Amino acid sequence: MNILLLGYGKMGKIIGEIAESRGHSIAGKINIENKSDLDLLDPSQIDVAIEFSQPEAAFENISWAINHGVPIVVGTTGWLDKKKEVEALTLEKEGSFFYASNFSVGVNIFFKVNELLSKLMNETKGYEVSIEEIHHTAKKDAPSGTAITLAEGIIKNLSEKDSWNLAGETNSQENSVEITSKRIDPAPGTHIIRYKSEIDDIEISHTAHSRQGFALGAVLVAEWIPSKKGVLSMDDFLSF
Ligand SMILES: NC(=O)C1=CN([C@@H]2O[C@H](COP(=O)(O)OP(=O)(O)OC[C@H]3O[C@@H](n4cnc5c(N)ncnc54)[C@H](OP(=O)(O)O)[C@@H]3O)[C@@H](O)[C@H]2O)C=CC1
Ligand SMILES: O=C(O)C1=N[C@H](C(=O)O)C[C@H](O)C1
Repeated sequence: MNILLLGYGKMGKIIGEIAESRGHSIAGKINIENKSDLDLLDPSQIDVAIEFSQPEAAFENISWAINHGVPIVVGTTGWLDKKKEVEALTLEKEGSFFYASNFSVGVNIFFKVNELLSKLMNETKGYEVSIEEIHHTAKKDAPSGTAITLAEGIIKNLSEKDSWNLAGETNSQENSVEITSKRIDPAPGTHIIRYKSEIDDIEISHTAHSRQGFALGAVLVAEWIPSKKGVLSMDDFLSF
């Protein structure tokens, strides 16, 4: 396949290496300084675009791909206020758009464990839930996209919670899941869910040891998406 990399930073580089090792070609490596190179590309020669850039850049890159009929796999976090607009454009143009806050298989298993645990905790009184996420200091957004997905999984199942808030912000309320974001190098990504009570604590966590799992997941989805249409997610891709 011919793969366009929108964003060629820490993730883009690993994705490019994995894609080439799996026999794919890289149609372009787009960063902020060579953004205008997009105009030189022939979209009909691109099988799929993989977008790992920055929160402020994602919407424009995704729109470019959908408007040019290029299926797009998006890992960038921190731009979700525009997701509804992207979904509407995808449907209007009959395009293919895939977003995941986390492409690693381990985290996607962790998402399912989180949902199961929150269902059990909904039947139990006396515990207060919270989320902690730890990432490297170059991360631009907080909380992490993964922490937001985890919070959504809890809100879906725990009847006493209907929102989330970042620790230290003023909108903290009893019905809100508090997320603490820590920035410590070189953490590739750690997420911890805690249920605390006077009697005991229950804790589940996922720790990424490198960016390899995120990057491989994005390439596997890119290999899968060209034959698919619409707004797609890990639930469509994974069989669990
Ligand atoms: N979903 C998942 O599984 C994962 C998601 N992520 C997310 O992916 C994103 C990227 O992470 P990471 O690679 O670590 O970040 P980096 O900062 O290392 O890389 C981002 C790159 O995007 C480039 N960029 C900036 N503006 C544009 C633009 N308009 N078009 C194209 N590229 C642009 C930057 O270029 P320049 O340096 O020139 O400014 C930089 O090279 C983040 O949002 C992160 O949260 C990360 C890991 C896993
Ligand atoms: O910025 C990162 O590095 C990561 N971002 C994603 C997120 O915001 O959840 C996924 C992963 O944790 C690494």
